[in-house]
Amino acid sequence: MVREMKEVKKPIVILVPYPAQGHVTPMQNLGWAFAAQGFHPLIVLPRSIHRQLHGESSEEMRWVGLGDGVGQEESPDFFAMESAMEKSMGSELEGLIEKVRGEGDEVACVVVDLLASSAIEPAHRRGIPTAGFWPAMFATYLFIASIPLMLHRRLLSHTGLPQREGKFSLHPELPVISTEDLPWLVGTEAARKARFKFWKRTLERSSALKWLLVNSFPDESKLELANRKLSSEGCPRVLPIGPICRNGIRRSVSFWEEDLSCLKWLEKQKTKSVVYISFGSWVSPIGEAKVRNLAVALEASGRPFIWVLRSSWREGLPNGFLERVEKEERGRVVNWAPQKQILQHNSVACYITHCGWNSILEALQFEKKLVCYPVAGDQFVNCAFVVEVWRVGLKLNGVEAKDVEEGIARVIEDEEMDGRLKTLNQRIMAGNNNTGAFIFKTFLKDLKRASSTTAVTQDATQINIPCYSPNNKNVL
Ligand SMILES: O=c1ccn([C@@H]2O[C@H](COP(=O)(O)OP(=O)(O)O[C@H]3O[C@H](CO)[C@@H](O)[C@H](O)[C@H]3O)[C@@H](O)[C@H]2O)c(=O)[nH]1
Repeated sequence: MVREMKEVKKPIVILVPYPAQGHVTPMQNLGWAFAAQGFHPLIVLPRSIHRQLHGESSEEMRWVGLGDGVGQEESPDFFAMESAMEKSMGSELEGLIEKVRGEGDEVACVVVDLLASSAIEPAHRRGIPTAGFWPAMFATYLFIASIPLMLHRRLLSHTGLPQREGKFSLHPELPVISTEDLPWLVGTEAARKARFKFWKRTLERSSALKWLLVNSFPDESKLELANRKLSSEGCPRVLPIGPICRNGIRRSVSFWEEDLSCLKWLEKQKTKSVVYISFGSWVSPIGEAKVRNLAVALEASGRPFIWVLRSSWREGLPNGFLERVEKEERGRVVNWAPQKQILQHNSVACYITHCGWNSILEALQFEKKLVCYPVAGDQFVNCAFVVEVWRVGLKLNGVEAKDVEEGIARVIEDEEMDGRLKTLNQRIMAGNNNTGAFIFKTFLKDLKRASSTTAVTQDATQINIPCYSPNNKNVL
């Protein structure tokens, strides 16, 4: 008699990124890391965002749109999207989990970007092991996680506004930043207060998590000691599994179509001659005057360039700029670029960046020096690491044409910076030093155990962090 073999299906991991490119890209990379370990990643996005994506679901990685109540014509800002997700995520995610189970599949884990924290509770309600994901730098998480401490020390008002002006550091291993550079201080006073409230709620919710996977390298700095001192019961274990961009170049799903024509142009340029400029996907336009200055500086520098400049940012360009650039073959101005391929190219000399964390990791991966112009959120802390801790770039103090021109020249000519960049690249990206991948595998072992027991293994590479609780009065 032939016994019928039961089909063994791969366990499914549901990944919930915040719906912005700088969050979707690292979540996608995390999805590939799960796929390599025998899981089926399924990435969910609000439907209004899902329908805009360029790229496709594949057998290996599926993308699903969940109802969000946002109309075809609307383009919600941060707060509108947050509110849409708060309203719909719970029931939509639970519905998806039930559907997957109804098809006979097992959901092994839900991974929730902390900026999409409304997904934590529904996943727990369905009894699924749930991990948090921090797509950015660990140090920036520490600034968020230290909110209770900053409140306790009266560094902040209860609405999150700094009570003193000036520079400060949370710990000797963290760079000094200005109180104005705290990650929630973006936009108007009302927006700052609303973001602060958002982060407090995020911290409250994340204290229910067992793990927090962080897209940072384990030895980003010696912060571990600081964290041990700050640890408290009931907080997620921080697992620095990054950088997860290092698994080669895969065509990633993106919010805009890449303009590949600039790669052909790049081929014709001299080694280490091109300046690449991009301000990522999520910052508001920097203003017409600054765009104009950047354009003047680029023309005056005489260097070839690729500039990612969406049409909504082009208002400030000097008369005839785009035509001159094209006619003289001086460079390319594109809506959206194949950034990793550009940074990988040996014609590129340096990268003028807003200091989004993914962009920094990609620059470190391909050894490109940085000219930093942070604009909002975590970018000031990221910039401080680039400039003061790793010393692989410099910060522009302004975007007057002279500042930019000098900044580019100084970075390109600084050979010591090249040496430091090489060493840093070896330390965090080299294949034989893949601590992040090792920690990820440790997490998977814990995940297996979590199905049968609630205990989480203690491990030398785990980092304890402070978590939000009104009673947590640990001080630095
Ligand atoms: O023309 C472009 C421009 C960007 N990218 C990619 O888009 C991503 C951009 O990510 P990031 O550099 O992190 O910038 P944002 O999209 O602005 O990211 C948001 O999310 C990050 C992670 O939380 C934060 O560090 C940033 O401050 C925040 O603005 C990177 O992978 C780039 O390779 C392209 O592929 N083509």
